[in-house]
Amino acid sequence: YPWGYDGDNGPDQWHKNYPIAKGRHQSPIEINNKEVHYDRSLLPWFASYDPCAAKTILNNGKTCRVVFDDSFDRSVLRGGPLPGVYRLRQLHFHWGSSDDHGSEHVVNGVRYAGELHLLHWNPKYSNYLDAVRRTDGIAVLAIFLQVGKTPKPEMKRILEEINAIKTKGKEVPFPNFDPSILFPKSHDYWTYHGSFTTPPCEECITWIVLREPIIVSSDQMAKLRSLSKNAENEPDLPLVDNWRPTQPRYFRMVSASFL
Ligand SMILES: NS(=O)(=O)c1ccc(CCNC(=O)Nc2ccc(Cl)cc2)cc1
Ligand SMILES: [Zn+2]
Repeated sequence: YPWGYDGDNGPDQWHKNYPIAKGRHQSPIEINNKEVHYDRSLLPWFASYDPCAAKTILNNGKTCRVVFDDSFDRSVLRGGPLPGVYRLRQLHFHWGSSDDHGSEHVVNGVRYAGELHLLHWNPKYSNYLDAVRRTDGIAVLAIFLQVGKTPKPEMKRILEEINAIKTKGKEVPFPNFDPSILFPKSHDYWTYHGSFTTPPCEECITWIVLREPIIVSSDQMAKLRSLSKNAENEPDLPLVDNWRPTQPRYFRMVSASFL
């Protein structure tokens, strides 16, 4: 079923084809200091990524995604709230139509210009699709993109490829890339149980949301906004505002790894 971010197939309509979109553990959510619980038993998280696991970068009409070889424990995330290692499968972005919005999670009312998601799955399950059906199947590391004057040079590598994947369906090789070079200094994080922020909206995700954003330039955000959601031979539709509004938290606890 075609779903999107605007008009009659936007986020408010997703539940018609994906009823779980109205579930009790949906993402993203508002993270408010007043409702967060500091959990001193939370461990630090660690990423050990193999740069040779990076395969391609593509425009799927919904986001810009980099995919990794996840056929064995090659690039993994461990620690934090996770019971074991989780395999890196892909990373992608969400962004707005201008610098003042675009993130999916919102922190004390603050919207960032964008949000980077690194998706990992639990190899105790036979494959990714099996993991998607389990509450402890998936872990997403979320990093906010904040517009500033001194952008992170490491973002350049991804944004240089944007011209090659301008339209939906375009995919090009993206070898030798270790996404941990994009990480901010601090590993402080919030964690809670939630869902995919796009259909199928499965409630299988342990979210690890980093407190410290990475700095990107306004030009770099404009580069992301230069992507199109249409295929090559179709009228140009800018790929912007591919973020889901925040969902009710209901009775979920958001834990913080920091005081
Ligand atoms: N914004 S986010 O991080 O919450 C998020 C991450 C990943 C997805 C994609 C979920 N869907 C998916 O991966 N489908 C799939 C994959 C392979 C096969 Cl073989 C069949 C189906 C959606 C949202
Ligand atoms: Zn995402």
